[in-house]
Amino acid sequence: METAAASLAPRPAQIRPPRSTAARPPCAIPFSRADWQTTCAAILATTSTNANGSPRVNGDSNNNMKPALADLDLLPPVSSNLPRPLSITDLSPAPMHGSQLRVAYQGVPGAYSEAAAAKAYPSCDAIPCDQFEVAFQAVELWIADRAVLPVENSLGGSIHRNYDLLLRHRLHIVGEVQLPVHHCLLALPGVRRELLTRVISHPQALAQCELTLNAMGLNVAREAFDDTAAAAEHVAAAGLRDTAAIASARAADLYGLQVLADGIQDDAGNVTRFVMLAREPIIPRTDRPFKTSIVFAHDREGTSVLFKVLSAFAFRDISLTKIESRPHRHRPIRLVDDANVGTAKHFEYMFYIDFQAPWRRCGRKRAHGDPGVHLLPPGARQLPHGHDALGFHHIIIANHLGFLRLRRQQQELIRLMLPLLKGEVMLRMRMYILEWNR
Ligand SMILES: O=C(O)C(=O)C[C@]1(C(=O)O)C=C[C@@H](O)C=C1
Repeated sequence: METAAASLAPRPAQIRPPRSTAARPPCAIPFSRADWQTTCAAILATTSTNANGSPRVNGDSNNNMKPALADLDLLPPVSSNLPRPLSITDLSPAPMHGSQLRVAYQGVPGAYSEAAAAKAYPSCDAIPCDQFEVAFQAVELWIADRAVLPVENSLGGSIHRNYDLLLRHRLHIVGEVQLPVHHCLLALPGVRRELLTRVISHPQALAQCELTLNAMGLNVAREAFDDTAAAAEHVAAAGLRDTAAIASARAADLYGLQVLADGIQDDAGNVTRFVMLAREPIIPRTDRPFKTSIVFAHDREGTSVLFKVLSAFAFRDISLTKIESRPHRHRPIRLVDDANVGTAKHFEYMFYIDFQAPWRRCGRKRAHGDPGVHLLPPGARQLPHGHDALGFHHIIIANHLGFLRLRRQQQELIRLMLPLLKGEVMLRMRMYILEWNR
C-alpha cells in the first residue's frame, strides 16, 4: 500500500486548456470507444486551485476566516498545487488528454480513498471529487475512467450512501480492493495533546478510533468532516492549535502537520473495502474466483422472501460474503391488512447480497423444498465467449418483466433464464446483478 500511495505523490496541478466548443454528449457514440475517450472528458482545468491559489477546504473556496497558507508557513509549497476536488458544478465534458487511467475518488489528496485508487490502479491519475455522487458522475460523463469508492469498513460497517448510489447509477463493479487503514492523530507543529479541545475527521475514522481516543484521555469534542485528509487540510489551513485531525501519515506530509499519535484505530486489523467501478462490465475469467452481487426486493412478499432466497444459496453451498439491506426507495412502507390486528405499516427493503461461487455451482439441480431461485442459468457456460460474462451484468428484472437498461446479449440471457424462473419467486423480484473479479 505504501508503494502504491507513494506513486500518487503530489504532481504539479494539471491545467487543461478550457473547452472551446461543446463536446458531443456521451450518449451519441458514432465511433469507437477509444475515439470517444480521446474526444470527451475531463475538466481538470477546474481541478487545480481556486481563485486565491489555496486548496479548498470542505467545498469552501473563499475561506475568508482562515489565514492565508503562506502566512502560516505550514505547508510545503507543493501543497498549493494539489488538485482541488471536483464538485457537482464541474461536471461537464471537456477534452481529454493523455492516456493515463483516470480514477475518481471521494476526498482530497491524502485521503484513504486516494490510496485505495492507487492500490487498485497503480500509477493512475487520481481525480479527487468532493462527494461520492460526483465520483459516479465523473465516470458516467467520461471525465474519469474508473471510480474507487468505499463500501464497508471492518470496524465502522457499511457505507450506505454508496450502496444507494450503486442502484441509482449505471456503473459496473469491476473489482474490489481492501485497504488496511492506519490512522494517525495530526496537529500543527508544536501543538501538545493537552491543548486539544476538538478532534475532527471523517465520521468513519472517528468511529474507528473512538476507544483509543478515550483511552488516551482525549474526551474532547468530535466533529465530522467530508474526509480524513480534508480535516487535516483544514487544521493546517485555518491554523487551528486546539484541534487535531485523524488522517493518514501521507496527509500529515502533504499538509505539514505533525503526528501526535500513530496507529490510533481501535483494531490493528482495521480494513476498508473499496469497489472499483467502470462504465463497461468486465468479462470475468472463470478460472479465478469472482464475486457476484445482486440486489432484489419482492413486490408482494416483501421481507418475508429473504429466508427463501437465502435457502436457495444454502442448498447450493454458495457462500455469501455480505448481506445488506437498505430502505426500498420507491416503496419504503407497505400497508398490511390483518383481520385480527388491523392494518400495520411494514418497512420495505432492498436486499443486497454478495456471493462468491464458480458458475458451475449456480446451475445445480434443485433440492427438495428449494424455492427454486436460479441465479444464473445452467447453460451459461456454453454460451459463446463473452456472453456468459456480459449477460449477468446490470440485469434488472422489473415487475412486469420489462427489461431496463439491458444490452442485447443480456436480453438473450434473460430469455434463457425465463423458463427457469417461471412461476417461481424470481419472477416477482427485481434483480440486479453485478459481478467482478477479485
Ligand atoms: O476520509 C477518507 O480518507 C476516506 O477515504 C473515506 C473513508 C470512508 O469513507 O470510510 C475511507 C476509509 C476509512 O475507513 C475512513 C474514511
